[in-house]
Amino acid sequence: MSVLLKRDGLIVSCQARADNPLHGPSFMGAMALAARDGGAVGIRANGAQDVQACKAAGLPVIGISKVFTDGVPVYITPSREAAEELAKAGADIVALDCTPRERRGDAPETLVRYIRNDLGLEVFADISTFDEGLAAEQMGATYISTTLSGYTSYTEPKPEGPDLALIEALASRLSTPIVAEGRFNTPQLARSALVAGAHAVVVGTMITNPREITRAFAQSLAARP
Ligand SMILES: CC(=O)N[C@H](C=O)[C@@H](O)[C@H](O)[C@H](O)COP(=O)(O)O
Repeated sequence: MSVLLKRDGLIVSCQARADNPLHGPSFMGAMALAARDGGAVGIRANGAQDVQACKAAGLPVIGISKVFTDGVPVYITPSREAAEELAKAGADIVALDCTPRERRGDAPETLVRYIRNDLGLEVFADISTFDEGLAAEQMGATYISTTLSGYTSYTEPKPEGPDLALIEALASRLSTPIVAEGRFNTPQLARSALVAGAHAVVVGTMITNPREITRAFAQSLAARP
């Protein structure tokens, strides 16, 4: 089956929250251009404005819509309305939380069907465990991504490194392309995701968040005995 995200490709997540000095579509659009020039094959972006800005790079864009609600754990594209806005902004692929956790919005199977059949877009399922990946395949997701490993109550505490064991388990037993995402903080780790069977790798913080990259350097210097 042919899919938009190229095999062995790097996808760069261009996201900056409201408290980040780089927040906003002009900065995220520029990040997408830089990622394209560096060799990325896709972009992940949050919210309609950033999705629209990132489209200028001419790469497939995975759109997400983070909707935070007090006391509700699910925040990545929780409803049909959120998915529809991303489609209108030009997203080629819509990512959503595919965990069975409590949500305000639509059930993941409803959303997967809606994105594929009504919006006519590819579906990127963010999951945290093997069973969630299996369920996402049965729902008809186009890609299954390890985005939420370490970020659900039952996979916490978040380990230092990425979840290569989950990628290997999913890739060896499912037929849906598996995307590696979450804490791929070096080129070597990204490559090890492909060796574990990933179709492609998403990198965010270590490419597009200078504040966190600076923090890592500053903390390392401050730790000198
Ligand atoms: C858990 C969650 O909400 N992850 C988010 C999903 O869109 C982003 O904040 C991450 O930056 C992205 O997954 C890439 O991961 P990393 O920044 O570790 O390369």
